[in-house]
This record gives sequence, C-alpha cells and structure tokens, in this order.
Amino acid sequence: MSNPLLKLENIGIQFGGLKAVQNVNMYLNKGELVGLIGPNGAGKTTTFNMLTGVYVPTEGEITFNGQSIKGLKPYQVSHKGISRTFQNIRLFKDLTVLDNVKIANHQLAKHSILSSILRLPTHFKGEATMEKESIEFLKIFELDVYKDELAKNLPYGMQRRLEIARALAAGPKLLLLDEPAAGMNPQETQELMDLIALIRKEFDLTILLIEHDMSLVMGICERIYVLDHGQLIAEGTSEEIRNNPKVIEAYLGEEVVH
Ligand SMILES: Nc1ncnc2c1ncn2[C@@H]1O[C@H](COP(=O)(O)OP(=O)(O)OP(=O)(O)O)[C@@H](O)[C@H]1O
Repeated sequence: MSNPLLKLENIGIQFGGLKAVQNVNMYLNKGELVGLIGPNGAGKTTTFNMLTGVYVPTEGEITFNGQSIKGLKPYQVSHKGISRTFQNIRLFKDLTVLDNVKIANHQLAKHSILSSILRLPTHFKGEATMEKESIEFLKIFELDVYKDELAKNLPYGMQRRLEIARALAAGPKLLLLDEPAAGMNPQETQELMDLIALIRKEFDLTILLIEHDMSLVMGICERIYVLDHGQLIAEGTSEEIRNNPKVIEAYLGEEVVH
C-alpha cells in the first residue's frame, strides 16, 4: 500500500474539561477529494486548526508527506504545502483582488528579499512573473474582470472564490476548504462544485472539504468522514454514509441528509 499524503493518528485535543476531538484517525491519499462532515460543534474546524498549526493536538500524531507536522507554526505548515480557507472569509478587504492573490503567491517567488529591496533586475523579473501568474489564477476563478476592485466590494460569492484562489496561489499540495459554499445560492454552489473539481485536476491537488451542504459533499467527494461530538462515527462513500444509521441519528433534528 502506498503511503498516504496526510495521516492523522489518534489525534485529540482538550479545552479545559472539554474533549473537542478525540481518537481521530484519518488518511488522505494523494489526489483524493475527501469530505469531513458532522453536526454543529462536532469538531470539524478544530481538526482543521490542528492540521494547520493553529492548535497543537494534546494527543496523537499528524504526518504529511511522511514527516511529522505536529507542533509546527501555521506559516511552517503552509511552507510544507498545506493551505486553507476559513469559514468566515479572511481576505485583505482593503486591497485589490489582484493584490490579495499576489501576496499569497509571494511565498513562492524565486527572487530574494534583498533583490526586492535593492530593486535589482531579478526583482522586476520576479514581480512581472508573479503578476502574470496571479492574473492566470484569477482567470481560472473567473475573477480577472475584478482584478482592480477592492476585495470588500466583490459580491459575496466572488469573495468566497477569491478565498480559494488566495489559498491556491500559495502553491499547496493539500487544500483544506472550510465550508466553501456557506451562504451561497444553489446556482453558485453548483458552479463552486465544478470549480473545485477543475482545480483539483488542474493543480494536481489533494483536497479535504468541510461542508454543511450535503449535496455538495455527496456530489463531489470520493470518501467522507463523519464526526460527531469530537469522534469519528463513520467513514465511507456517499452511498455508505447516506445509509449509515449512526450518521442519520447524528443528524436528526439538524438537517436532512439527501
Ligand atoms: N479555542 C477553544 N476553546 C474552547 N472550546 C473550543 C475552542 N475551539 C473549539 N472549541 C469547542 O470545540 C467544539 C468543536 O468546535 P468546532 O468549531 O471544531 O466544531 P465544528 O464541527 O467546526 O462546528 P460548526 O459546524 O458549527 O462550525 C465546540 O464545542 C467548540 O465550542
């Protein structure tokens, strides 16, 4: 069996007396698109926070590309090749759409800080390449027409798209999407599903997706993990998850699993 790109072994975290996540085992193979679902407060975002260095798990191990990433700071995790989006959009609202992407892309820039400060020719080459690349990114997301708009002036659905573009511009191997369709209408959600499928192929990505919109998760994910009260209660294909009695019970009184 080939080694998974990401492996979570018995990870857990406690806040005071609350075990927010416990004994969670998950893996993602390279190229997979996997869903992470569960009712409110199940521990989904906390799991993302542990994966990205925002929280250090109090138990267990996380390996990425065969190396432990547990205890790394968020910027170090990002340098290893893991990017994320947030449930509540976190853009540089007073910067342009293009600058939001350029900042993320900067992480990959080949020129040195020194050449930037001294404005050596390599700097200009770097800037020009970065700008070109950033516009290419924006085209994929159909955001190029908005490139000079301030991020805060974009329609809501476009801000969500820009969040994903920004995360992708950092050049990740693994992309973590936290409720990317939150607040979107069905038409926007459908377009987003197509976009996620496209970027996975185009950028050779592995994706872990938290989502409340069941049609989105069931429609595009190959496998799904279900968390409830901090513990994994199920893992399987859409079909298996849809018919799993534990999952149906966990969602009782919440939302309908279509
Ligand atoms: N920093 C923290 N301090 C204390 N408790 C926390 C902290 N972060 C998360 N929690 C708690 O951990 C539990 C899991 O929260 P989490 O946000 O991960 O759930 P979720 O599955 O993402 O929910 P939702 O779908 O509502 O976003 C909740 O009870 C939450 O209150």
